[in-house]
Amino acid sequence: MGFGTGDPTSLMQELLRVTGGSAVIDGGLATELEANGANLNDPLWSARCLIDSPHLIRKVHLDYLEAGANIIISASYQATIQGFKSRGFSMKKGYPKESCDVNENKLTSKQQPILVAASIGSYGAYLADGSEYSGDYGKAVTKETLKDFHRRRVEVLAESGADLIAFETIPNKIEAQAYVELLEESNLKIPAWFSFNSKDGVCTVSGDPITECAAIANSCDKVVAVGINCTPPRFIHGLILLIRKVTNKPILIYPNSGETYDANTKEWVPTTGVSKEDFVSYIYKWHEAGASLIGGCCRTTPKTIGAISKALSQDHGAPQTFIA
Ligand SMILES: C[S+](C)CC[C@H](N)C(=O)O
Ligand SMILES: N[C@@H](CCS)C(=O)O
Ligand SMILES: [Zn+2]
Repeated sequence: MGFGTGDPTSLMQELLRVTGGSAVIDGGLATELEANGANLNDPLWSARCLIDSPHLIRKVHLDYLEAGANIIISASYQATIQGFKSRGFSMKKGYPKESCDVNENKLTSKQQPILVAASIGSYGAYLADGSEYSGDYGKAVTKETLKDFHRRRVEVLAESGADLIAFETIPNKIEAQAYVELLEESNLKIPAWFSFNSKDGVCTVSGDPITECAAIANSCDKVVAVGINCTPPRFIHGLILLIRKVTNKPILIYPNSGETYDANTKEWVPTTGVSKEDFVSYIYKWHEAGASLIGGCCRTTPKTIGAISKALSQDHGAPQTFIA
């Protein structure tokens, strides 16, 4: 968006050059939509708002931009062709009535570099049963199943005007491999990031070592950043160090609040949350360990992102590597 060489593979380096070495990702979208009144008790989860409340999506994106985000992630996490077809939508082309032109608002005057990342949630997210927190799809789901599931959706989002694809909350190695093969086999004009989730600080939620998963992402030239999202903050530091062993690509992290999601009730168990202050106190350590793109996932808010933005703007310690 107004910067860069035009070479998709250098997009993240260009952003980091312009921002001085670290950039801010937005915070939880779905949970902030809920905080603004959306009902996400729905198989489409946050993608339901694309149908019935696009004005809330616009509001939350703008709240994160105002808080200092350099990268905003679209509401397409659980927007799948299969999911929308089951709601009676057809493949006929159409566009939402509301659009969100960031050039119209006051952010332009702040010269805040902004990228739009088109979210792709996992097959487990589509199942809407919390499977993206287990990564256990059963033997019947093969790599080819996953490629067939995601193929057209990736193409559509790559043509949407977004700057990059955000493969998010990737729970296992097989889905990472499927994404890499889709990227290698297609001729997409935009790059991608890969972001895994973990519940032990060593492996993805399925039990696949994070080093093996990150190495798969690293093997693909179209991947411009690798990291972790929707994972409790206490695991993030160790995960950054493990990922750094297998890649020199920029590392991204956007942890959740540390609370636990109950897939049956679609509610968060609030007892173990990390306060805004606790979360933000980790940021210097994460940046020093090598993370250059930092934000928040579920149950983080524009306040969290404002605090991250402030912390990074005051932190002059460079991460170990990132700018070629
Ligand atoms: C990252 S989890 C909180 C996503 C929600 C899940 N796919 C669901 O539909 O309940
Ligand atoms: N970008 C998504 C990730 C869910 S894990 C969201 O913030 O709702
Ligand atoms: Zn999340």
